[in-house]
This record gives sequence, C-alpha cells and structure tokens, in this order.
Amino acid sequence: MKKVGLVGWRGMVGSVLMNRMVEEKDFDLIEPVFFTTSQAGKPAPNFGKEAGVLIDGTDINELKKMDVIITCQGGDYTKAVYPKLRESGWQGYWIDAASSLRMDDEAIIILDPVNSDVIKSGLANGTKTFVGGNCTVSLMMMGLGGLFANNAIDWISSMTYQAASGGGAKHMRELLSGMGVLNQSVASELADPASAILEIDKKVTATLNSDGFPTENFVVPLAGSLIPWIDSDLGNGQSREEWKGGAETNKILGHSDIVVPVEGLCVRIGTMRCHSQAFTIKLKQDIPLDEISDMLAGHNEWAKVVPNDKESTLAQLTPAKVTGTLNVPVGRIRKLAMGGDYLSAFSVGDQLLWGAAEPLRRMLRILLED
Ligand SMILES: NC(=O)C1=CN([C@@H]2O[C@H](COP(=O)(O)OP(=O)(O)OC[C@H]3O[C@@H](n4cnc5c(N)ncnc54)[C@H](OP(=O)(O)O)[C@@H]3O)[C@@H](O)[C@H]2O)C=CC1
Ligand SMILES: N[C@@H](CC(=O)OP(=O)(O)O)C(=O)O
Repeated sequence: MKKVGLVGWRGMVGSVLMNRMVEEKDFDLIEPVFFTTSQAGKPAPNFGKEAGVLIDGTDINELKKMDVIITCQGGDYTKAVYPKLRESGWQGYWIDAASSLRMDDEAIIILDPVNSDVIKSGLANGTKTFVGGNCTVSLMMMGLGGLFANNAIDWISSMTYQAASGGGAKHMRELLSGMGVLNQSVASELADPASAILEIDKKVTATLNSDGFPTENFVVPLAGSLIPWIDSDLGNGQSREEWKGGAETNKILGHSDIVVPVEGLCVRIGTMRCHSQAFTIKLKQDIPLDEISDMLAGHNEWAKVVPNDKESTLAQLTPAKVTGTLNVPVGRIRKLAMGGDYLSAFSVGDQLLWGAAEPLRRMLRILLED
C-alpha cells in the first residue's frame, strides 16, 4: 500500500477533499499519514483508518518517507517545502492545490476528464509533480470540455461571477457578516410593509459605506456589492486571475503556447462557493446547436446541458441549485447576433469540488491504479 502524506487536510479545501476521499473509499487503498504546520504530536484524524499522530509538515525526513504527498496547505507552504524535498532526492509524487508550481515546466495541471492524455504521457515520461488548476479555469473546461475535445473553439471570452470561498473561509464569513449588518440596519423598516423602499435603500447605502462595515478580508464591501478585481494586479490592466484563463487553459490542453485565447473580466460576487461564468465563444465554424449540445453533454458525466428556456434556467442553472454537487450545468446556449460561429453559454460549478479538491483526489486514484 502506498504511503500518502496529507497536508492541509483540516483547511477548507482539505476538508472537502477528506469528505470526497471518504465518500469514494480512497482511504481503503492507502496508508494515510497526516501532517500539520501547527499541531504536531496531536492525534491524527480517523477517516476510517487509524493514523497515529500528526507529523510536522516541515520535517523533510518525515516527508521523504511518503510515496505520494497531497497538499492543500497553500502556496507559501509549497514554496518553503517543495524545493527542499526535491533537493533531498525525494522521487515521490507531489499533488498540490496551490498555484505556485502550476506553470513550472516540471508540473502538469491536472483535470483528468479533460486532459488524461497529457497526464498519462507525463507519467510515462517521469513527471512527478501534479497541480490542480485555477478553479474558474477547471470549471470552464469541465463545462465546455466537449467543444475543446472537438477542437471547435477559436477563442473564448469568459466573464466570471466568483464566490467568496475563492478567498478562503474568512472571506465567506465576512460575506455573511456583511449581509447580517445590512439586514440589521433596516430590520424595523423591513418589518413594516408600508415603509418606503428609497428610505431603506438610503440606510443600506450609508451602512455599506460606514467605517464599521466588515471589509477586513475583501478590503471593500462584498455583501450588497461586487468587486471587479480578483488576485493581484499584473500592471498591464489585467488581473492575475484573468491571466490564468489563457495561460492555464492552454497548459491543461498540452499546448506550449496560447493556441486558444481565453480572455475576460473576473468579478467577485456574493455567493458562497459556486463560481459562475458567462461565455462568448467564437467557434471555428458554424456548428448546429443540437450538435453542440451533444458534444457538451457527451464529454463527461458531470457536464449537464440545460435547455435555454426560463423555467429550466431558473430550476437548474443557479449557485443555490449546484452548490455541494459535482455537476457543472451549462445553459443559455444560443447563437449570437454576430453570426453562426458566435455562441453564448453560461455555467455554474462548485469551486471547492471540481475547482479545487476533486482533481487532486482523482490524480491520487490514477497513481494508485498505475
Ligand atoms: N480557497 C480556494 O478556493 C482554493 C484554494 N486553493 C489552495 O488551497 C490553499 C488552502 O486554502 P484553504 O483550504 O481555503 O485554506 P484554509 O485557511 O482553510 O486552511 C489552510 C491551513 O490553515 C491551518 N489552520 C489554522 N487554523 C485553522 C482552523 N481553525 N481550521 C482549519 N485550518 C486551520 C491549517 O493548517 P495546519 O493544520 O497545518 O495548522 C490548514 O491546513 C490555498 O492557499 C490555495 O493555495 C486552491 C484552489 C481553490
Ligand atoms: N483565485 C481563486 C481561488 C484560488 O485559490 O485560485 P488559485 O488556485 O488559482 O490561486 C478565487 O479567488 O476565486
């Protein structure tokens, strides 16, 4: 049985990963060793298998004993530990949720329903480092996988609506606190159906812009607002999150250059853990809508085509419906006025599942079955 070191297992992404590993009985197939950066020596969790105590996640000699290490601990941990571990001569498999190693030549970005060919040839060529993709990119590729697989796309513009969870647990709490503060500020007016809506709005706006409003994590209010910038400023008008669209998509597909441009604006909105995206897709040729639907629905078992009517859209294409599931519904599919080769689509996906934890779990399974 392979010794699998788990780092970051109690964080938000790590907890989702542990839940999925329990659901899929992955622990039956491995000898788990749990690492920590803060609680060494305390009892390890039991996910159906006794695992002794927590080991110091910075102890290279202990990490070296692992056949596989999966980390959801974050980029700082990866930067601090990974180079030392490789320099020590460790030849094991490193599976990482953080972005720091993604664009390194030695790393493959993992999303096996889309790029199992890239993963398999990497394994055959001795690749040992596998990194989960950016959540928005992975969810786009899961939804539109059929169009990518059929080489049907010239370029994509993706306008995102990204959930608070992309920032982490504290950001989710801040969103909810902000919602509560707004509600409280007009609680008496809301209780009175006769109260004037413009008075309510005035109070809400004053509360949003008041000093006490919770903004420690997002810097500006998210509840009752939105933030059209995610991740760092690259200095050329583009955010790092937007840059990842083109860079990571093409790397996932095994391209060494930008063959399929992916461009757009990334926007944070007040949902909890589902990222949504509105796509304008320039097709290489005019493909009939029924063929497009067949390509999308037939590509993987999680991409679900939603009929482009109001009732189906409201019932199936919202974060409230999708959250906590592996489904990636794609709807609002129609040809745009610009021509038969211009397609619109809208997708929703849980950014902690396909966007973070699931590709890592499946990579472990690929290694176990190899
Ligand atoms: N959030 C996201 O959407 C995505 C995140 N990622 C990557 O995953 C990394 C981890 O993200 P995320 O899971 O959100 O980070 P968290 O902040 O939830 O967890 C990170 C670590 O914080 C430590 N920690 C300290 N206090 C607590 C506590 N009370 N409860 C749980 N953990 C605690 C744990 O380490 P220890 O046990 O060692 O103390 C834990 O592993 C990110 O830095 C990013 O690189 C990737 C894709 C998406
Ligand atoms: N940046 C993403 C979450 C994330 O962790 O992305 P990455 O793995 O590319 O750093 C978001 O805020 O929604």
